[in-house]
Amino acid sequence: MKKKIMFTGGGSAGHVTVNLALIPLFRQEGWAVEYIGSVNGIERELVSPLPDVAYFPISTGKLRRYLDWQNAKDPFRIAKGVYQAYRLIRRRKPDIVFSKGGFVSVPVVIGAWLNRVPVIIHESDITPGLANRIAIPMAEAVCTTFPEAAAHIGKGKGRHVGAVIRNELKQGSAAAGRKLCGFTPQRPVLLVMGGSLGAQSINRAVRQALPELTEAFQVVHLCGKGQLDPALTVPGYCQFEYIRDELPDVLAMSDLVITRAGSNSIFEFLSLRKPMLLIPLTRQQSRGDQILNARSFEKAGYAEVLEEEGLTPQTLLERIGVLHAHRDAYVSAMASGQKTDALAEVFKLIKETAKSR
Ligand SMILES: CC(=O)N[C@H]1[C@@H](OP(=O)(O)OP(=O)(O)OC[C@H]2O[C@@H](n3ccc(=O)[nH]c3=O)[C@H](O)[C@@H]2O)O[C@H](CO)[C@@H](O)[C@@H]1O
Repeated sequence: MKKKIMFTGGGSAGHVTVNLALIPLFRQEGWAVEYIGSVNGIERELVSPLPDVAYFPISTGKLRRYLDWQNAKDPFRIAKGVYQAYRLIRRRKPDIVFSKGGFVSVPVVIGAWLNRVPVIIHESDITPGLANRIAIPMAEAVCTTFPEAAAHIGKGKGRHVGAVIRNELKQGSAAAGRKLCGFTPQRPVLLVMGGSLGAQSINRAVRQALPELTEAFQVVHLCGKGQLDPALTVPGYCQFEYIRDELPDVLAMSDLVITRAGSNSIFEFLSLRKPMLLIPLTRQQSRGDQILNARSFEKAGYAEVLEEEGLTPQTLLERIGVLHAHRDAYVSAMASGQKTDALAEVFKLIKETAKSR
């Protein structure tokens, strides 16, 4: 009988991206691949187009850390999600569940645990998010990107594997990227990526600094859904809401990056040796995980950090100037840096865990 894996994870692209890297490997080895996600989340948009991956939507509630009237309905939504996930897993009988976190994953992990299906979790940040904190006691193992994360996992379940990067990101063509944006090979390219959900404050500062930025760089800006500024038609400036298939080419042509400090993005930039100016989400916007990610990369010499509170067009230009002037030093720190090739290791661990059950 065909082996079967069920993936879960969602809410933001960062909670889907590791799954997208692993899915083709399981398909190639003839496994049946299924996905449990939310009804409307980005995971459905990213996973549904994949051939031969059945998508099962379940009810979810957001696990909020702040007071909101929606809180009142969420326990019922989550309870419904647990019931749906439990029944789905009982009926679909996967050999293993792989969870990348995000709030949709909690009912799925509970459903797997109730059905005695083994669960492997992946945690991209230094400190686990709320969903993974709830799920960890029910998991067999927790793969971590950062070595520092093991201390937050406990009970010997943590496995530091490094970052899981999808293979196609390494196969871009700089010439194709330049063609897409109408850029020339003569001038350096600055990529601005405000996290999968965009970043209004970064978009504003970059656009205000554009006259100076475009003197030194060609700028490609991934600004997030609904954030395009169609009136802004500056030579050497190219904007997209979000790209998927073109991302490898855009990465290949880019020399420097301005970005939030979401773990998946920054490890992708590290693996491709792109020096970064990191503008992490604040403690209020996220849970402080991006500040920890950013400081760790700054310490390792991969990045400059500019905190949101200090972000102005002027500070942005100053830091980009520093990054540009010392680009070679950042690139060589990255060359001797952290593990970014965990894909094969995680693939192997999942297969072994499924086999030994
Ligand atoms: C607001 C929030 O909670 N953010 C969290 C979320 O970030 P977020 O969802 O922003 O995630 P990441 O930066 O980790 O990953 C974004 C992913 O989207 C891809 N991408 C992005 C733009 C684009 O145009 N095309 C594209 O494909 C990137 O290549 C990357 O693989 O998950 C991360 C990993 O747990 C956390 O570190 C972040 O704190």
